[in-house]
Parts: sequence; C-alpha cells; structure tokens
Amino acid sequence: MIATMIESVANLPCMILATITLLISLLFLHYYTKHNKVVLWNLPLVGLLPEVFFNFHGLQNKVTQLLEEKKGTFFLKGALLAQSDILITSDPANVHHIMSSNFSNYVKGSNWRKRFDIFGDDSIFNADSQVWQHNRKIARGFFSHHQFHQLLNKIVQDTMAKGLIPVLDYIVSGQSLVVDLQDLFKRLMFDFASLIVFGSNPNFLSIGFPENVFTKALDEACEATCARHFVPDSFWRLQRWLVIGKERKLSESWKTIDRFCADHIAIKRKKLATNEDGFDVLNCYLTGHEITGPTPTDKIIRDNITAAFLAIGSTTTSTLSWFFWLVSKNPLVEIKIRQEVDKNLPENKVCPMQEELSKLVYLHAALCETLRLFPPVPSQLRVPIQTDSLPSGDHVNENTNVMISLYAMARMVSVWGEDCCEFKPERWITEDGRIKHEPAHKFFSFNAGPRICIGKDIAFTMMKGVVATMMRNYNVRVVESHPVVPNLSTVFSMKHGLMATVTNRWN
Ligand code: HEM
Repeated sequence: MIATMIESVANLPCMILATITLLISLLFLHYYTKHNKVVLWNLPLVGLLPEVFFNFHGLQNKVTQLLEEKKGTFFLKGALLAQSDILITSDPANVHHIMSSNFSNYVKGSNWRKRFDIFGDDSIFNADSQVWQHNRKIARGFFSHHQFHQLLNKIVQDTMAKGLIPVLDYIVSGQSLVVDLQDLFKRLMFDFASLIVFGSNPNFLSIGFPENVFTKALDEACEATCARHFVPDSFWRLQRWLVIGKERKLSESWKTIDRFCADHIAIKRKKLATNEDGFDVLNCYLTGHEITGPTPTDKIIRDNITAAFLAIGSTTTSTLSWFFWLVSKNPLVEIKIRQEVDKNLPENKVCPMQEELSKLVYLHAALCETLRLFPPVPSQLRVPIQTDSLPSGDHVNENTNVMISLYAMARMVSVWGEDCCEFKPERWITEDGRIKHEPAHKFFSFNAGPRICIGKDIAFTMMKGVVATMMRNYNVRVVESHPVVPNLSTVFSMKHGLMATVTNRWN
C-alpha cells in the first residue's frame, strides 16, 4: 500500500502533465472533428483517443472501412502516451491462428489483468495458463453435469413464469405500455444467473422494478475497465489516485461487488449448515464438490461468481436487446419468426419447453445473425509471448497488442459477402432447413479455440425461450424516435436502453 502510494506520488508530475496535454488535445480535436466531419487517428501524442471519446460509433465504422481497404489487417502506431502498437485484424485466418493453431503463444497478459483488476486475477475471465485451465475445468464440469442439464429447463421456466410473464402482463394491463427492454432483459438475466450461481431466484424482474446495486456496479465496472484500454495507464492511475471520473465509480463498484458476493457466501454457508441442499455454483464451491475440488478462498469464489454473472447476464441481455431492435427494422423477419413460433408451440402454453425450442430454426438463425452484427464482446485482445508471423504476413512481438474486431469482421464483404451489412437470418439456414454451422474463427461471437464459450447452448436455450414467449403472447414495438446508440463498454450495450411498447397479442 505504502509502496504504491510512493510510486504514485513519484509519478505525479508526469501524470499531471500527461493529463493536461491529453485534455487540451481532446478538446481541440473534438472541435476540429465536429466541424470538419473527419475521423482522426494515428495522431502524434494522443493516437486515436479523441475518436474513442467523441465518435465511438464513427470509429468502429472507420476501423471497418480501413480493414476492408487493407485486406483485413493493419497496424496502428502507439501514441506517445500509449504503451504499445496495436495490430487490428478481422481476418478469419489470423483469428484461427491466434485463437487455435498457435493458441499457446497468445495470452491475455498482465496488462489485461491490470485493467480488468476488478474481476480478479484468478477468475476464468482474466487468468492465463494453469490458473485458467483449472477454472475452465471447473466451469466445464459444472455446465456439462447431468444435474445441471436436469435443472436448466426448470430454471428457464421459473424465470418466465415468475418474472417475464407477470411483468409483461402487468405492463400491458396498465396505463403505461412503454418499457425499457434492455432493463427488462437485464433483470431477467440476473434472475437466470442467480438461479445458476446461487440456486435461488431474487425476482429482480418483478412488478415495482426494484433497484439492483450489483448489476449497476457490474455495468459501471465494464465501462470503466473498457475506458482504461484507450488511455495511457498513467492517466487512469492518476484518476484512481485522485478518486475521480470513471475510477471513482469503479472503486464504488468494487465495494458493491465485494459486499454482494460476501453476503451471498454468508447466506449460503448458513443454508448449508442447516443441510439445505441444491445444485448451484456456490454450493459446489463451498461443499468442496468433486467438480470444484477443495473449497478455495472466498476471494477466488468472489472472482468467479462475478465472472459468471458477467458471462451469463451481460452477454444475453445485449443479444436480446439488439435482436428486438434489428427485428423492429425488419418486419418480414418478425412475421417469419411469429409463423414458426405459432406452428411449433402448443396453443395455450406460455413457457416453451426445451424440445419445443429446438424446433425453432428460423429464430435460432435470427439470433445468430444478431450475434454476428452485434457481438456482445465486440473485440478481443491478445498479446504474443514470442515474436510470430500471422497468416496475413504481418509480424508481431511481445510489445504488440493484437486486437480482433468482431464488429468489423461482420461487415467485411470478403468474409460474409456483398450482403454482409444486412440482417438476413436466411444466411444461417441450409437448403434442407437446418442451421448452417460456420467455423468459430469466422462466427467469432462465442470466441474460438480452447477458450471458446462454454455456455453457447445454454444461452441459445434461454434466449429462444424469452423470444418465443414474448412473440407468442405479446406485440412488442420499438419506439421509433428513441435514440439507439452503442455504449463504450466491455459488453456491447445500448447507451440509452431500448424503449418499446408492449401490448397483448390476443386482445
Ligand atoms: C449470447 C450469449 C453469450 C456470448 C455471446 C458469449 C460469448 C463469450 C465470449 C466471447 C467468451 C470469451 C471471453 C474472453 O475470453 O474474453 C466467452 C467465454 C465464456 N463464456 Fe460465454 N457467452 C455467452 C453466454 C454464456 C453463458 C450463458 C454462459 C454460462 C452459462 C457462458 C459461459 C462462459 C464461460 C465460462 C467462458 C470462459 C471460457 C474460457 O475463458 O475458457 N457464456 N463467452
């Protein structure tokens, strides 16, 4: 602690100078780009920082355009204040090389862990090598366990019956028919994640819309840790030291997350003492279940609980929100989903079962298409341990940050064809009416190689359950005038939510 303070004080003049320079440059460039409608980057001193802050969406599109021009890969020289060069790629061959064939040479690395420190060095999300392998084994063991599979259907049904349907029924029966869908999905997915992690439904999605400090803290942590990637380390360290800006919010989030996890660990210990049993993540950890092995420290449990909520809740909330927005822009897709849902779901059944959901091929395709265009994790960063040559012919070394842009990859003609920017579920369906499987290094939304997402099928089951339930029973209309803007965050969310009207389909 004292050593950190001394280090911070010693760096203080440097940090202040960096901050002042940065602020002046940002203000000047904001004025310049606004009036000249151009995208500026590779600027001396500040690199692409101004664009990140003032034109994030424009920047994503500019990166896409450049990647298309440069055949899928280019170098961005590090700004003077930044730490290293970045190689940006959307070339599936590079993705395959980095994530699969030369996996052992590419790590998340210590810079990643510094910036995502709130999620804990030992969590599956942050760790590399043996620590990651250990966590992965536990996560795989849990999610592929027969007890979990028996429970999943019940969990999906529970969240629909106790949360989604009563709340939507309340909304359609009331004065105000407008709801923020993103907020609604966040609540629903928190309940879903809680059932998996703690074995209980907190009913965060319920009439009255209770406040949830944990999801707010998680959102703020995602924003603050993402922002750290675009500024020199000295900048956010200074902010943290002064307890200002996003760093102030981050330190508050940190306390909230710690408290939330500690409370749940204590509650679970009490339940276990009275022999209450169940199959959930926390139960396995605390009882030293064969899946998790000997009970680890509370800190390690806290890190993995937080990672689980991020993995389960934030990703599915993002996908469902973008899905309803895309469908609202493509009424023909909505008609086709409706037809499929009506054909395959029994008439008076509000919550579909897993077997029924597996018949919804067109809906599955529409969700894949959403995940392609709006991947919840829009970019991946890796650092090579040793010098390497990529299939694109580019050379990288241990000072190169390699960034894979999923957002750009979806919009590359060379990867997805001339219609790449269109929302076309049909591209996911084979001639004989099955789901077309694209290789993970091309459809990269669930990651690829040894670190591929473990919860893909679980996510589809839940998301299909939600959409089928909603489309079968309600009319959902996105409010056209509502501004839909992507948020600058680790997970691709909507800055102002997604307002929609909901009415009963059968009245
Ligand atoms: C639409 C939903 C989802 C998407 C798009 C998604 C995407 C991803 C991505 C991109 C990663 C890699 C993250 C990284 O390495 O930085 C990942 C990892 C992971 N996901 Fe998912 N995920 C989703 C839902 C889920 C669900 C529902 C679960 C659990 C039930 C889950 C469990 C995991 C786990 C455990 C990992 C860590 C894998 C590892 O590092 O070895 N995910 N996911």
